[in-house]
Amino acid sequence: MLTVSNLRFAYNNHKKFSFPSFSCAEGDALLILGNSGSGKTTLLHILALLLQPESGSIQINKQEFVGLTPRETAKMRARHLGIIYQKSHFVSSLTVLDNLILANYLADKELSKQRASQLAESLGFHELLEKKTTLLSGGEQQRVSIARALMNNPEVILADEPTSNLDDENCEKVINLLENQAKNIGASLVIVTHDQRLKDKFSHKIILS
Ligand SMILES: Nc1ncnc2c1ncn2[C@@H]1O[C@H](COP(=O)(O)OP(=O)(O)OP(=O)(O)O)[C@@H](O)[C@H]1O
Repeated sequence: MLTVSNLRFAYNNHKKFSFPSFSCAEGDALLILGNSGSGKTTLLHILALLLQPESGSIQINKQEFVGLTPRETAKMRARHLGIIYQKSHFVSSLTVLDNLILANYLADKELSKQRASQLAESLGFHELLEKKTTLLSGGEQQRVSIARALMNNPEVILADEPTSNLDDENCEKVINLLENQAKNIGASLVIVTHDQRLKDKFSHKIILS
């Protein structure tokens, strides 16, 4: 269970945010909507422990994630969060398989080729495992990003605008993939977006203003 309360953040004296409190249960999905500039990416970066809030709390299964040291923060991020960025970031000198296994390494977990292979199978890119990531199409990169986010069976999956560059058919596919995979591992799925197509697909949502 992800529980977020009273988060406040400021880039400077003129740009301050006070975010609504919310929670998201295991296997549940939450949509965070809002106009451009409303602070969606800022909130996602706070949840991803990339920005430190001035105050407030982020708890996963009652464990507090705000106020840790940088070292603890990096470890917690790698172990408990799966992050799907809007633009994929891979180590270009490594194969798809090694990029997936790297997620295990960064979380100090046992390296599991088997988990990588199983995810590649269920996300439909098994034939790409030995390829370099630079050779992948945008859609393929996105599926590999989803797989990488799932490698450590995280409690929380954070996705930043996962459908903004996709046509309707692929939008539907990616959302179904994300929802099914999150349910399979019992993760809370948080999607930040301004994609109005997703509005009616999710009952649990918050709107930033
Ligand atoms: N590093 C920064 N320093 C100062 N202001 C910033 C910084 N990053 C973002 N902002 C401002 O904070 C506000 C929220 O930005 P953010 O990127 O979180 O919005 P968003 O809702 O994700 O927008 P979009 O949908 O356009 O991506 C914007 O007004 C932006 O200009």
